[in-house]
Amino acid sequence: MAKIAVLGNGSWGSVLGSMLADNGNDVVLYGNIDSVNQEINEHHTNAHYMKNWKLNPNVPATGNLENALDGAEIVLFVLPTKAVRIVAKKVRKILDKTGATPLLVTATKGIEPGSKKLISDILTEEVYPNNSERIVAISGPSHAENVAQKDLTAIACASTSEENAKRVQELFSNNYVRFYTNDDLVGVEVGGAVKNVIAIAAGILVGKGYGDDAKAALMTRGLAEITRLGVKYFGAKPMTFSGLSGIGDLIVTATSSNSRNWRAGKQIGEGKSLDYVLENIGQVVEGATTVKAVHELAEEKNIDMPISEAIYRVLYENADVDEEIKTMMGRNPKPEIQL
Ligand SMILES: NC(=O)C1=CN([C@@H]2O[C@H](COP(=O)(O)OP(=O)(O)OC[C@H]3O[C@@H](n4cnc5c(N)ncnc54)[C@H](OP(=O)(O)O)[C@@H]3O)[C@@H](O)[C@H]2O)C=CC1
Ligand SMILES: O=C(CO)COP(=O)(O)O
Repeated sequence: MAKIAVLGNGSWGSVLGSMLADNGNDVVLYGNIDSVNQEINEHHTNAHYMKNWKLNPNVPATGNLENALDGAEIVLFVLPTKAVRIVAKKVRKILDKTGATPLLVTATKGIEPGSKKLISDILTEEVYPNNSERIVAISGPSHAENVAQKDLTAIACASTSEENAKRVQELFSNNYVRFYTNDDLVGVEVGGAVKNVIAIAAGILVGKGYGDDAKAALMTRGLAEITRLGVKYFGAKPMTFSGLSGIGDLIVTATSSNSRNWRAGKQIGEGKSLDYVLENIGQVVEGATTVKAVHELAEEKNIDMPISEAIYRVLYENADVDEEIKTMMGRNPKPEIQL
């Protein structure tokens, strides 16, 4: 058992925090919206993010980061990518005062545009320079809505330190969520981040009325380009993409209406604007941000990522979906397996 600070009280932070308390840990949730913290403390609900669900009543919520970190052995980041660096800087300042060295776990799935950094790189840079062993990433096919209902779920926990991955595996596993350790930290993170872009594409196809063949083709070719980016730029192991954070997470996110990325794509396929869709969903749609980083990387490093590039053009350059599909299907013929 451990004292765990969960940073981010949206859907996944609330559900993970509640699950960790169910597991017998001493959990506190940190969030930046006072009304959400108050609702959690008074009613054990978080209605905007998780409808018809109650948290474990032993999970308090606070807007005070210093209080949340007090005595924490594990700090779990479940923030949107755009907030991770901001909050990590604050965490570092607090740890400088207390001298504590908690394990940092990230459940955030994204790549930061501009820096093109993975979340573990941001945490290493901001909190533990030169010591990425203190970072563990958890990633796999897991929707907050399913875990809240205690549906059966499997997730990878990855670290360059086997000992730290095992510590997280031991604390986080229970009889409905099974964690598997993995030593390919960057591979696990790339899979979790870039599948969100492919999930937007999968939603667009449904919004446009395409069927199962199109979905299967997209997911398979999507995985090929995720693997290419992971292996060529981040130095990931190819096998990782056959695992929970690769094909596993791609399957759930590209086929489930629980996925915000898939739902965003579907609405775009139906002709809605990106601004309307993001406003309407009211929760983080990570693929819409990560695609910017993927576009920068594909261009700068000359990595062939036709689906992600098409999604970038549709979201940010007003490209027409039908034209993009036509162009993609008309590209030069090529072999299936190509790094
Ligand atoms: N939901 C899920 O099923 C899963 C989500 N994830 C990943 O977890 C991460 C979080 O997702 P999720 O919980 O779903 O997101 P939500 O949109 O449900 O919640 C995110 C929360 O973080 C808050 N936030 C934003 N900026 C800050 C900040 N600077 N400090 C503190 N809190 C902040 C948001 O507030 P505000 O609304 O004001 O911005 C919101 O309350 C994402 O990377 C996602 O990909 C991974 C697996 C499953
Ligand atoms: O990562 C997820 C499931 O594993 C959550 O996906 P969405 O962010 O698309 O809802």
